[in-house]
Amino acid sequence: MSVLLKEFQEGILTLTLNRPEAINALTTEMLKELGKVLAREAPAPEVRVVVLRGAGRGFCSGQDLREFEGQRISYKAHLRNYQSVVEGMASLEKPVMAAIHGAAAGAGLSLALACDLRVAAADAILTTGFSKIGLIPDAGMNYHLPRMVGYAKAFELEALSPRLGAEEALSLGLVNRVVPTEAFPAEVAKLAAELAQGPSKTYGLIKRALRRSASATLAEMLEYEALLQEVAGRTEDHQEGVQAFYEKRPARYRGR
Ligand SMILES: CC(C)(COP(=O)(O)OP(=O)(O)OC[C@H]1O[C@@H](n2cnc3c(N)ncnc32)[C@H](O)[C@@H]1OP(=O)(O)O)[C@@H](O)C(=O)NCCC(=O)NCCSC(=O)/C=C1/CC=CC=CO1
Repeated sequence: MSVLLKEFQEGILTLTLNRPEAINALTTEMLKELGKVLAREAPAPEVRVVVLRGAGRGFCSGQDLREFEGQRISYKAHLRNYQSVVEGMASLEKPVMAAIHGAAAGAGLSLALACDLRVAAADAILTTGFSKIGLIPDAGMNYHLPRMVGYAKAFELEALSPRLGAEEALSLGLVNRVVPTEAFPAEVAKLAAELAQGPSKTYGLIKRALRRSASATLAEMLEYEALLQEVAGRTEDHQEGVQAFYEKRPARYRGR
């Protein structure tokens, strides 16, 4: 059985981390596969949204601690394993959504934070976890977390590694919504379908703009927004959106 399952249906590419016996702990093979799919399959125009989830009873327990047991952490191998995945998600010009149930720990949480949206089941437990084993957070956590919760909270979450329940994660803005565990698969499917039927090019441009804002001045953003708006204005979906408004009907976006 593959360590990464792929399913494509109606514009939604669902990627399932599949090592349930270890709460989907990340191995080199799994990260390589995930990086490859993000680079080669996810950019296809028929893919309108990517959903990342875990098999079994949790989302992901982070790096598989048994894989490198007794070995020193290698800077090169580490970068190779995580860079293509985290950058792949950030640069993909379409929404990437994490569907979190059960535990999201260590680099598992880093991957969830690198997504554009997070939906959590009521049973979700989020923890940075790294400091509990004497490591610093990685896989982009030091980039994403302080931008979501501010320096002081990020320091607390990284240094003390508390286990956050879904509601607490929601109140901190770490997840976008919490849904009852029984309704979780249906709610994830519903949100994914909504995104898959949206103006995909526009979503990609929104993502570009928000990502750029992390390191830009207001003047630079005004210029960048104007540039991206020109691109958005040339999409078929923009024309359709305006037409639908005039005709007082729901827009039928085609992601073009
Ligand atoms: C909070 C947990 C994720 C879930 O707790 P719980 O539901 O009680 O489940 P457990 O009984 O603890 O686990 C079930 C089985 O899964 C195995 N397992 C869990 N996590 C890992 C893991 N990360 N690697 C390997 N195996 C794992 C666990 O041993 C159980 O198996 P057995 O029944 O056979 O014993 C909790 O499991 C937990 O806290 N896990 C560890 C979290 C963690 O420390 N993650 C790694 C952080 S470091 C990281 O992510 C990144 C790097 C990057 C670079 C280099 C080196 C390391 O880390």
